Amino acid sequence: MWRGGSNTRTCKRRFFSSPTRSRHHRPPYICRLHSRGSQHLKAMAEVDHLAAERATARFDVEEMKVAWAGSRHAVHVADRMARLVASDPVFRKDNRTMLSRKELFKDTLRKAAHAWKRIVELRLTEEEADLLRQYVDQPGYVDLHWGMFVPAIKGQGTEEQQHKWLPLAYKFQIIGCYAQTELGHGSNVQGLETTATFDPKTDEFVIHSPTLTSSKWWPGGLGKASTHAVVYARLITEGKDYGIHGFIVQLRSLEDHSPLPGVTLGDIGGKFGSGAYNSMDNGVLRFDHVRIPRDQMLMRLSQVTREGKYVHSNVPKQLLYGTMVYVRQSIVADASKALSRAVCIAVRYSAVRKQFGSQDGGPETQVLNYKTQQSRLFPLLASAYAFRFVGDWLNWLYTDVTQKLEAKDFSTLQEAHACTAGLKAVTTSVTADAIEECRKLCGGHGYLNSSGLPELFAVYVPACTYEGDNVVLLLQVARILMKTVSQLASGKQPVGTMAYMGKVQYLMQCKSAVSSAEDWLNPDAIQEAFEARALRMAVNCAQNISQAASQEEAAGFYERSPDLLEAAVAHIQLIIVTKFIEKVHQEIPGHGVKEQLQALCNVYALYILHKHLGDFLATGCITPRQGALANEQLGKLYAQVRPNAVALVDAFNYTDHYLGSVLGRYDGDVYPALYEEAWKDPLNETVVPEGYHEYLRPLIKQQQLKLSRL
Ligand SMILES: CCCCCCCCCCCCCCCCCCCCCCCCCCC/C=C/C(=O)SCCNC(=O)CCNC(=O)[C@H](O)C(C)(C)COP(=O)(O)OP(=O)(O)OC[C@H]1O[C@@H](n2cnc3c(N)ncnc32)[C@H](O)[C@@H]1OP(=O)(O)O
Ligand SMILES: Cc1cc2nc3c(=O)[nH]c(=O)nc-3n(C[C@H](O)[C@H](O)[C@H](O)COP(=O)(O)OP(=O)(O)OC[C@H]3O[C@@H](n4cnc5c(N)ncnc54)[C@H](O)[C@@H]3O)c2cc1C
Repeated sequence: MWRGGSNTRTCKRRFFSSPTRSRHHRPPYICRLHSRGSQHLKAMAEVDHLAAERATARFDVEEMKVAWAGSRHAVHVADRMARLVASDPVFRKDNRTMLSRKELFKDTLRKAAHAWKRIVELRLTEEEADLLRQYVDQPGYVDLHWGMFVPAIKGQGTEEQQHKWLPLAYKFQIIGCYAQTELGHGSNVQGLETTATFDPKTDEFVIHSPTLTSSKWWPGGLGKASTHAVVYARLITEGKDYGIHGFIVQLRSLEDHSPLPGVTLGDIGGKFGSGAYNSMDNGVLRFDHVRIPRDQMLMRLSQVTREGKYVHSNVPKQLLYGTMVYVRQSIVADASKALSRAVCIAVRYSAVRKQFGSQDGGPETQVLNYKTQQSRLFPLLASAYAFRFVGDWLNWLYTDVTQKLEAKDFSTLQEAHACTAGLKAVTTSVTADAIEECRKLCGGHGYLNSSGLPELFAVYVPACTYEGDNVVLLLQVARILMKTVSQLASGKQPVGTMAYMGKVQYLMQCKSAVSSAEDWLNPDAIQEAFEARALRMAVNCAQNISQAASQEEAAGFYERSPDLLEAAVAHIQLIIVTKFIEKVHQEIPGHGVKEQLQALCNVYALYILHKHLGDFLATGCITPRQGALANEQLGKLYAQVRPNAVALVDAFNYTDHYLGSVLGRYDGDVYPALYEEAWKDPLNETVVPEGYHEYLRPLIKQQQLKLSRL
């Protein structure tokens, strides 16, 4: 019912038909050395500098690829799509940071058109097409068209409306975006100002932007590409404001792309970072009494009759937010992709890079051998795996809830909201910080665009804001936690991811039994500590709110919101740890694969425990000694991960094209690649820079003249 997106793992729909289905093989690796590169650099290029690292792996990498991707089929199809993209010159992206905004936008249009052509020619399934979109790796209007416009119509449109609009969207006969946020309001959806006033005389809605702050502001694809939008506006009929509803509005002519009468449109301007999210035309939109037929209100959840009567179906009004819930769950899956890319670059480079430790001209130390490097990097590696598995679980939950909603069972709506909002917030915040940490882990070279890390960060960091600011989303989780705590007294048993709260009597007073570092390898010990910490933090908040609430409860919530934020994070971290533990409990084929995942699961849990030690101590879940033992065990786990580190990132199965990093190259041949990249910079097109004759030469000559006069 709120369903928008499909589960791409199972969807087999093909786009159009074509007789041929070509095969794509990975082209042999060709080292593109700059013409000025010397022969010895060329000779070095065939060497696998990471071969020794790969030889120390104690597990079957091919089977780990399956564990990471989810199935053998998933490995196969992802591999095929990644190579298809990597071998096509149109999808080149190594020059992206050097393009102007206009060039970059045109490049995005070109790539999208070419991608679509290939999808149709090769008769790709929806699953394959989406993977191709991901490997092209360039934000663009297509993301919003498929990721939000189509889902909004699917989730909120009637069958008749879906029948009319979806075929047009599926064939790109119209291009749509999701126009919700305004200049004045983003987080507070109920505060939006755009109006949709029903005119019974003409059977139309009049869409209007009454103030400057009601201008739609931010929607991706709106600025230049979209012909249509799902616009969220206040529905007014019979003189009454019925709050926010969705409407399909045509914005541009399908003949010449010019804005329709009464529509003002444009791009909102350059964004953070070179290249990066600037490929996207985030837009501004104003309406001056634009008329649309009544049947362009999305009417699945509520309707306006021909006479102008408002009718609300007997469903929760929050279903209006369904598209956001869908995208939030897909953002969690994306977090593991972005994080694993950054970690792959940092691990491979740390194995190649050597500093210090040379005695008498002997070999220097790989920086990956430094314990500090390991303690910064391996938790991020473990987090990538943790987010991958919790993302899979969330996808399952979303599908399950969607099926229940179809059957008019709304009992799991709150669970879906809390999990998608909370996991979106935690995974994106951690990933954004981790990409920056990976940049630092690569030292100076990490700061070069050719490392791929600055662009990855710039593209990724808005994920902390879009689809709901992370703090706002965590406060939603906290509200649900407080509601659940307050219901415990009445004996109502919490369900789903809140079920642990039902053990309140035990968890409020239990003491960890850990007495040695090895005891922390017991998943039950970890689970109990995390459950006790999350529950005690939530209960403490609830008590503080009720004590402070000589005032209203809302005022108490407001006062305690910083603590509530931490309680929400603790609850979400518990979910991530639990799902990782559950994953490791499953049967996992392949030599050593389960053992590696077990180690990573322990790294993840104990790292979080170490990082948030204050929470665990303050709530009395563990003692300082037990905290120290956890840290001791963490050190041992890092040593266990070390010989497997490169193989663990190989299991992500990323092509060099997708990684887009000279530091993260599969063959580890970093230095010739860095050297070559430098020469490609436009500044190096001429030996003497432009501006020399205007500014440098006169300056130097002036100084020489002055000196000669002395
Ligand atoms: C170059 C390219 C080449 C490629 C070419 C390829 C071509 C072809 C490809 C073909 C591919 C085919 C296959 C495609 C597959 C799919 C692709 C997928 C792609 C995805 C990509 C996505 C990209 C993402 C880009 C990002 C874009 C960003 C978009 C946006 O940001 S949209 C705007 C988002 N805005 C927000 O999130 C606003 C946040 N605010 C809120 O959500 C709310 O205001 C609030 C929750 C904070 C508060 O709401 P409200 O005031 O109403 O509510 P409260 O009073 O707080 O609560 C009331 C009540 O309701 C409950 N509740 C709140 N929310 C929800 C909810 N969502 N669900 C359920 N319940 C909810 C709340 O708990 C309260 O409950 P109670 O009353 O207490 O019980
Ligand atoms: C790259 C990008 C793409 C986007 N794409 C789209 C799109 O396609 N369609 C669309 O409709 N929108 C889109 N958006 C808009 C996006 O959804 C909003 O920016 C987002 O929801 C945050 O809302 P805001 O900008 O109003 O932030 P604000 O709410 O103004 O946040 C400002 C600060 O206030 C804090 N804050 C706000 N409310 C509270 C509260 N109740 N308690 C405590 N702190 C609070 C926040 O934590 C934050 O620190 C996009 C945004 C970006 C950056």
